[in-house]
Amino acid sequence: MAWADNMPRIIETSHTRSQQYGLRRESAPDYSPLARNDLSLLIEQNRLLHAHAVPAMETLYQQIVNTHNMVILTDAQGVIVHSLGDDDFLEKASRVALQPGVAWSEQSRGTNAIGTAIAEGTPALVHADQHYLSANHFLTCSAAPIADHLGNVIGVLDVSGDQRSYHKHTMALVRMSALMIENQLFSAAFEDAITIRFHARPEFIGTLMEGIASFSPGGRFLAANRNGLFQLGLSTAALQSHTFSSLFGLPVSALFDHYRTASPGLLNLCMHNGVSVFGRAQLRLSNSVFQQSLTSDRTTPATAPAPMSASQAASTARRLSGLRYLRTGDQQLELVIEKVTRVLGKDIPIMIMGETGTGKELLAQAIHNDSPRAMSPFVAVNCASIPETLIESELFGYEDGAFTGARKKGAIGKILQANGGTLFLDEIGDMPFSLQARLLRVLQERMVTPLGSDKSIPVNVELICATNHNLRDRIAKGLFREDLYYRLNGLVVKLPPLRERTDLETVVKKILATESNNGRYHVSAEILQLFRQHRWPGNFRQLTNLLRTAIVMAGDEHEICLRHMPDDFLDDIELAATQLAAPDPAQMVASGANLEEMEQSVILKSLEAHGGNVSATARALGVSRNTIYRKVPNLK
Ligand SMILES: Nc1ncnc2c1ncn2[C@@H]1O[C@H](COP(=O)(O)OP(=O)(O)OP(=O)(O)O)[C@@H](O)[C@H]1O
Repeated sequence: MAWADNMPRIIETSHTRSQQYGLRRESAPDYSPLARNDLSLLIEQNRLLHAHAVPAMETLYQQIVNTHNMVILTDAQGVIVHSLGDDDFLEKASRVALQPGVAWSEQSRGTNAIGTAIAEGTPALVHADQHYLSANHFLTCSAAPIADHLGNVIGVLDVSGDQRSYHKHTMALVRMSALMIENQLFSAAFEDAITIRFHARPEFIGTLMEGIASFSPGGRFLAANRNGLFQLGLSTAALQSHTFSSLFGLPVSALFDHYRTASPGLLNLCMHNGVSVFGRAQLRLSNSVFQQSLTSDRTTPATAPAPMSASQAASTARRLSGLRYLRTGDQQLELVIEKVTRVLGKDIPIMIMGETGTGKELLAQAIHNDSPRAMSPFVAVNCASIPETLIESELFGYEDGAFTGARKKGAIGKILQANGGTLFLDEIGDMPFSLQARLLRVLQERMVTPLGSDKSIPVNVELICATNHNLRDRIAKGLFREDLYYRLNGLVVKLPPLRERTDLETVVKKILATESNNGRYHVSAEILQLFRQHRWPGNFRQLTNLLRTAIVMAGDEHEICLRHMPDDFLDDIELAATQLAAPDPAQMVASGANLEEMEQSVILKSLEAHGGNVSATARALGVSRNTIYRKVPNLK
């Protein structure tokens, strides 16, 4: 039976169109390709499509190799941009027909898979005598359009071969490959957005079947891929008035909360049409985009989710951002960023040193966010805050009934939770000595054995550690294993304390902008001067908290000045001023100072040593707090 005897509707309508274009079935087609310059221009105009399609074309070709077929990519008008494969099935004269620069629109070739897929906006299989021109009856062609995130056809993927090589699975392979290209183009278009991948069946997330939808940081709908539109049951145009919350029944802040937990699982979502789906979100937002959302998205209509509180938004912005968020002009920090950037994705453990609050965890998260593992979990464990008795099960997990009190079903430890991603061990210097050998074994063998189990599970984690101890001192005191130390310190970087940073003014501006939800506040010159002189023992944590309070105090005033500062900060400043004025006791003896003055000087020195803490100073000097206040009256 000739295929043309049983023509599907789209072939029939295409034949009618071909007639209307004035084409004659027996005419000899002109296959002359574009001139070299025009072809270069065509490739340049379709650069993005070309870049994302070529790897998928190569994979597709691997599956049909030796079947006398060619894989072809065209632009939106059906002009071939790239082709690869076996052209040995073609007559010499026809060989040029499937080369870059040749047009395969219906207007020029009549019914053919590429042209018909474009005309109909759907995949098209055109076999043998279904081609309008007799000259093309030797071909069998399966083509699928490739659409951009707005649903516009931007190209066609096609497999063409000798009609005797027809295989019923070819069309499915072409459709899947086109979908793969569309998904890649989609991901590239929405790098700085909230992107959610969803499907009613959890095992389909991460496959070609998943729906993908992107939202602005404030939750406004941006776009969805083909499967996303299908699952949501709405067109791109209809989705324009939607938000994350109107489509998935959750405010966008709940999404951020979910990913704030150390090891978030899949999201359970209920779509606007009542269908339950599982989802995984990617929250890669540059700070600038995030800032924009804080201002512009608040103007979205009633369906928009409730805006996050300023501090919630600020902490989310920091958490989700990469290394560029940390760049504020300090030279020491630039060097740190330069070094860690070099080892990204290289499986080199990173050790971050620095005083408390200098941003060690933030740096670790930023390293992870910029690494090839960004889509996988970032799991942080603070070795100092977990009781020694629990840290082993917390890290390694345990089997059912491994010990009394264990949850019935056992638990997966943090190391396995981080599998495929990054494990951040904060305060590694406080890891109990007995566990250090176990950790070392995991790192060397890349296997974890949960408590109470005899099975080892392979694990692949990128390791980042942080400490504010001098680990060499701890090794010397027998508190830290030297072998573990050498295993951990692939790249050692030190975060500068705030008092050494040269970008304090920018840092203050940045914190004010993120903490206040807008750029309204600034600090007075006097405050900035005080900030520059302050020691900042709590570093960023202290400065952030201080500015957060000052913003509340300033209210409608835009300039933050002395009267908006919390009392403890003012006390610290006063104390520092008194200390500056306090002479050295040895000099005092030489200069004939009296006992009272010398006492006062000793107390001030001790206060300085104890960070201004009066109780600790009193304890150290063996006197009561009252005595301290009595002897240094201007402390009150
Ligand atoms: N560069 C920065 N810009 C703005 N805020 C920052 C910056 N670095 C750190 N912070 C903020 O300071 C606080 C402390 O940061 P982080 O927890 O990363 O410090 P850390 O060195 O790990 O502290 P610790 O040693 O106490 O665990 C956090 O609220 C963080 O968001």
